[in-house]
Amino acid sequence: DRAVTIATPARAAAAAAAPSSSDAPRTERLARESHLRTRGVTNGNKDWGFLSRKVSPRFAAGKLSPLGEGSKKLPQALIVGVKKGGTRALLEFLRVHPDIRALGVEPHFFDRNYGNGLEWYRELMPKTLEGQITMEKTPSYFVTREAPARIAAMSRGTKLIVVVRDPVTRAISDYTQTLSKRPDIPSFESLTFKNRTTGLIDTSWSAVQIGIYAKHLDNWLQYFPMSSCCS
Ligand SMILES: Nc1ncnc2c1ncn2[C@@H]1O[C@H](COP(=O)(O)OS(=O)(=O)O)[C@@H](OP(=O)(O)O)[C@H]1O
Repeated sequence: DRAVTIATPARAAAAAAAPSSSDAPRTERLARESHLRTRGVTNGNKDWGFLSRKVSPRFAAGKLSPLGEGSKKLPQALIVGVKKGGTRALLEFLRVHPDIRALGVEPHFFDRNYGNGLEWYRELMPKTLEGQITMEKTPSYFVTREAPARIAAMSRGTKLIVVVRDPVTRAISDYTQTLSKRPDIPSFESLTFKNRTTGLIDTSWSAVQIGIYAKHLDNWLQYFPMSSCCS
């Protein structure tokens, strides 16, 4: 019952963009109508039904419990990457679903804050009612060597979602973000190429490194094997 889902931003956007003629508030309308068509896993893994089923009767009947009820739980599903892959958009689309509660910020628990312990991590989470799913997204997990083992130690049943994007446009997006904070960095071209004439790429540059998806996935597959994955 473990799984990695690989999504694309365009597919996730399509899932949440169902048009409506209803007068209901936008969030409720989206939740009712979109059914979040994000593709779940194959292999008959029924646990992923939350990504494709219709909204719960509790919500449809307008009986969603007020915020503040329930208890804080460790996440059962994580968007682990990739940086600049459209992870924020996917999380926002998913959290429209009434059975999903998500942390708004990136907690960076499995990379930077692991020393704080699981209880610290749990305390960050929103409260959930029975049947609701707790999620968070931190794209840097995907390239953090220790992250798969740490997540598996929390629960081998954790659902993992990876949003991938063309590695070249991903690198440009990554570079653009850095450039906006540090306008004095070298040009994209000079960072990308070791030798512009031969076209030799500098694969040690982080913006390129992150895009070598297969290399990072190998590490995840040590702990969350392909037999439980989907694409
Ligand atoms: N639906 C959809 N389809 C395609 N692309 C999308 C979508 N939603 C967001 N985006 C683009 O994703 C980029 C931001 O990705 P992230 O949210 O993962 O960024 S971050 O890692 O959290 O900083 C950012 O890319 P750039 O605009 O190229 O920088 C967003 O425009």
